[in-house]
Amino acid sequence: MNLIGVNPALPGISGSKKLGFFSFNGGNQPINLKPGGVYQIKVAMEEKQTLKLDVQGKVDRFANGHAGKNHSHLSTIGNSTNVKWHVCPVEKTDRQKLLQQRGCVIWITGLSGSGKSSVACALSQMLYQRGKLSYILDGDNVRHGLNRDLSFKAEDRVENIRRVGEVSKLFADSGFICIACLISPYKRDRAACRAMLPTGDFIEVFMDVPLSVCEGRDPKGLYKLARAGKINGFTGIDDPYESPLDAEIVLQCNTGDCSTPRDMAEKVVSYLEEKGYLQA
Ligand SMILES: Nc1ncnc2c1ncn2[C@@H]1O[C@H](COP(=O)(O)OS(=O)(=O)O)[C@@H](OP(=O)(O)O)[C@H]1O
Ligand SMILES: Nc1ncnc2c1ncn2[C@@H]1O[C@H](COP(=O)(O)OP(=O)(O)O)[C@@H](O)[C@H]1O
Repeated sequence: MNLIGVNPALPGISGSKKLGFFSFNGGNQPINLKPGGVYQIKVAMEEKQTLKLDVQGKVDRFANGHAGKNHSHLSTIGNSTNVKWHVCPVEKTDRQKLLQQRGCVIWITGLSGSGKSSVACALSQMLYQRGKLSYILDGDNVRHGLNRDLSFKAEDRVENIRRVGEVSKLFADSGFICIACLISPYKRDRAACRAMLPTGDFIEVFMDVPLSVCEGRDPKGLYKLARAGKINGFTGIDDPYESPLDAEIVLQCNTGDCSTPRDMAEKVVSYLEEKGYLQA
């Protein structure tokens, strides 16, 4: 049975309400849902979902649109036991339609001083001017709050990237264009963040700027301190940076004479446009 335009109170039935009548199409004939029934319903914003009622007429599960998530059973996820995914009928596609864009993650990686924050900022400005919502997760800034407990030793960098990857995933799911700019020096961690997102939605941008150029800029004086042995484990000096080989976008600057952050951001905007991220 196809119910078109099920009443807006639909979210209210998920969880507890017993079998009842659901008016649809703005007050047309009510439909009697039967215990044990499985119904194709159209919820807000034309999203189709499957509504299954248990034998008592309680909502057993909603399906569709949440591939890989188990809606009906308790699960163990990491150290969290007995957790259950809670589904809300307003989904990513609905938010994307509101925003007229597609949620994704622009992951900008590169050495300290390579221009990550500058490109992130220029990109965010350009998107804003086009009426597109983005949000920047800058490594430096996130370490002022969420990740203030983390240092720069290898295992903390891994956790830093994992957390930012997870937060980026939430932003993308919200429909935002999330711009994450972190050194993210290890390939494996970047690959893990990529794997958190649907294919295509993780767009890696490599700031391909040699150490000599970054060190020449040294806006915070950190390379100088690292060379003087006053900072240990500084990326590029005595800590590794693993360049990506498969980044979607490479922004190169081999000499001190680079194109501007704005020109670089323009390339990212073109990519987003070409791949359809700037429309719903
Ligand atoms: N040891 C060491 N190595 C590298 N960077 C250091 C270090 N100590 C402090 N900083 C400052 O921290 C900024 C990098 O933070 P991230 O969170 O992006 O780093 S990482 O992704 O966890 O490697 C980085 O900022 P950016 O210059 O914007 O990259 C540095 O200013
Ligand atoms: N394309 C560029 N050309 C020249 N200088 C740049 C460029 N991008 C950034 N810079 C300068 O390099 C320094 C580091 O830039 P920043 O964006 O903070 O890099 P990161 O976030 O990778 O550390 C800053 O002083 C910035 O003004």
